[in-house]
Amino acid sequence: MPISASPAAPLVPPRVLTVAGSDSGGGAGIQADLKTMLAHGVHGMSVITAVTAQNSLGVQGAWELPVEAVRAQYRSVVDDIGVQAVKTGMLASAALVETVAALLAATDAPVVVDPVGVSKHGDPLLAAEALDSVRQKLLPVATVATPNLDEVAQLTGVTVTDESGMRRAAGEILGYGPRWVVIKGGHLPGEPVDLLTDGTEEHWLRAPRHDNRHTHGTGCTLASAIACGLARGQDVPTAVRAAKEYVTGAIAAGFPLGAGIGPVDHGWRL
Ligand SMILES: Nc1ncnc2c1ncn2[C@@H]1O[C@H](COP(=O)(O)OP(=O)(O)OP(=O)(O)O)[C@@H](O)[C@H]1O
Ligand SMILES: Cc1ncc(COP(=O)(O)O)c(N)n1
Repeated sequence: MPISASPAAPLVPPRVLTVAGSDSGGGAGIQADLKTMLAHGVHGMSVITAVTAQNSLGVQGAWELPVEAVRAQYRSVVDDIGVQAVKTGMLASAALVETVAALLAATDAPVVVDPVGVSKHGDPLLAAEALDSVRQKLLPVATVATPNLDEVAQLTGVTVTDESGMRRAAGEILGYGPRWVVIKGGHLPGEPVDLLTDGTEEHWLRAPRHDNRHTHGTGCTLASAIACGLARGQDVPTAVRAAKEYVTGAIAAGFPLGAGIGPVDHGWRL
């Protein structure tokens, strides 16, 4: 017999899944995603697609996992625990892009696709022959796609040098089927401006540029933070604005590690 009333049911945080590569240096990929999720008070989960040997100087090695290992991780998480949002990052190969896209086509959860192509140091993280699978299979299942300007060029052939180019690139990416796109203008000179649009609404997100070279993992961090907002039920513009504020603060607090580009500080608000 209980001697006191049963305690209130424990609060269960929203659950967010990242499908991405591991960065042994802890600055980008799965590690950045899970840290971002912790900082947003959600329960982070992972499907690892590839393992990289990586540090502040670059990527020294990369090994993709078999398709069955990726599918099995996804099923384990989704069939038991469930997800309120998914973020994808490094998918390495056409086979993995197509496997992940097929799994995500069957989910009701919002999906943030960061179409990772190369690392900050220029190391390839996606096979060139996978680009068509990203265009035809992955972008169509995205609630929000978040390409940087190099990824825009790879996917659309558009070279962006100014804000009108960002608008043109957004139209091209939306043509592949994501509901929203964030064109990240962090690589343009001047204030880092991102364009969020669904083809009807247009939101220009501006922030001060932090002259900090320790920016490893910015793209992963932005996309994961968007997924966290969506998992909490925010609409896309609200989630993207909040994510932009979070990544801006994380860049301002980025710190030196190793001899090269250090990570942003995911815990800057904690
Ligand atoms: N120096 C900076 N100061 C402030 N914000 C920045 C800076 N550099 C990039 N950003 C912002 O960080 C976010 C990520 O943009 P970025 O263009 O760096 O993505 P990315 O290239 O995909 O990142 P990564 O190189 O990690 O893959 C965007 O919101 C962008 O505007
Ligand atoms: C596993 C993995 N995923 C993504 C990135 C991109 O991040 P960055 O462009 O900051 O190197 C990375 N370097 N490694």
